[in-house]
Amino acid sequence: MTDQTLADLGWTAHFADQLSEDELLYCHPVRVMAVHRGKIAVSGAESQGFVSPYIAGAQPGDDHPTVGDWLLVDNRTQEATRVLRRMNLFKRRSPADPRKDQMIAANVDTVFIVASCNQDFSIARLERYLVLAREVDVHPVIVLTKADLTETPEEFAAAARAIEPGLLVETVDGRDRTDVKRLAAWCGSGKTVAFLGSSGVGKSTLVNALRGSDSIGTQAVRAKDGTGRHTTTVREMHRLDDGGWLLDLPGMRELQLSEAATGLAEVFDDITLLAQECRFADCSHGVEPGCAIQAAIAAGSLAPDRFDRWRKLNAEENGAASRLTKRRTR
Ligand SMILES: Nc1nc2c(ncn2[C@@H]2O[C@H](COP(=O)(O)OP(=O)(O)OP(=O)(O)O)[C@@H](O)[C@H]2O)c(=O)[nH]1
Ligand SMILES: [Zn+2]
Repeated sequence: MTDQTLADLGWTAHFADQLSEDELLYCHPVRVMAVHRGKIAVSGAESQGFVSPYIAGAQPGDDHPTVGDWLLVDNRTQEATRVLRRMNLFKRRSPADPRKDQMIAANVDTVFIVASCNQDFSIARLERYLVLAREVDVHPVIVLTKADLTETPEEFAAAARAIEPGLLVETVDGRDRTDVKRLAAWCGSGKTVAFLGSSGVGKSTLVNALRGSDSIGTQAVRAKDGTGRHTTTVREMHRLDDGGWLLDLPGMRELQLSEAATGLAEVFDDITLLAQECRFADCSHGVEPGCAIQAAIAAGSLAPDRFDRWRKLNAEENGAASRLTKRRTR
């Protein structure tokens, strides 16, 4: 087989550049297609099968594999030797132990942030998801579904585009496969995508339009499983019709803005910049003299509702951060 197969799986220079000369000789890269209890399904250029999630010699702080990861596997022992440095990682607070993070998915090229063109449409909600995307450092594309239910889908699109300069926004009828083809550019060979969005906005509908009846990767892996039944899969990659890969983000719906300060500063960079101009470094942007934010609102260059939304998200982020500090010092 050729390098093309690795490229199909999402292999890029970002990963290739991490291999030492020894590793080039004695190891081969594989991508984590699914994480099962006690074993990991992987695909590589010449292989498809399972490896153990336990990496010999790994230190407590080391990365352990999650779905979407690239692993190096020793050609002789067929055991994973390390996790390659990720492009990005979706994680959340573990529901079982809030002091721990739970890894959800790694190495996502594009996250589709889905909202619908109806009364559920909310700029505040889009901003929350955008903050998360910026924090994780994954490229966001806004997908506005149910365009068929409104006379004015362009008004929804314009409102979304106004959040950030250059933000990509597509409007679709998610049930129409030709319409959904507008997302094909992000779903081609070697590309990995994920979806974020509230319940009922049409994520499953979009996913079904982008996927064939079953995932090729999963079928191959299951065939090797030998048991003939579907094993309980925690997380897996699904093949898209256009050649790319879909990663589920279960548990990301109830998104918490913990430690998302970077993402917040990026999505609201206009406010971040203004705050640096305030006379007092600890300005609360209320009634203090010399507040650049209040001045911008008075001058009409900053919308007061945008400021309100930033303030709410900021309070949430600070609250989460201080709860975490308390927990750590206890
Ligand atoms: N008219 C119209 N209906 C849509 C569109 N997209 C989804 N729907 C309908 O909206 C409902 C919810 O769609 P889902 O795809 O289940 O939404 P979801 O985001 O996956 O919801 P959860 O599974 O709860 O997270 C279904 O009845 C869909 O048929 C669309 O573009 N136009
Ligand atoms: Zn201020």
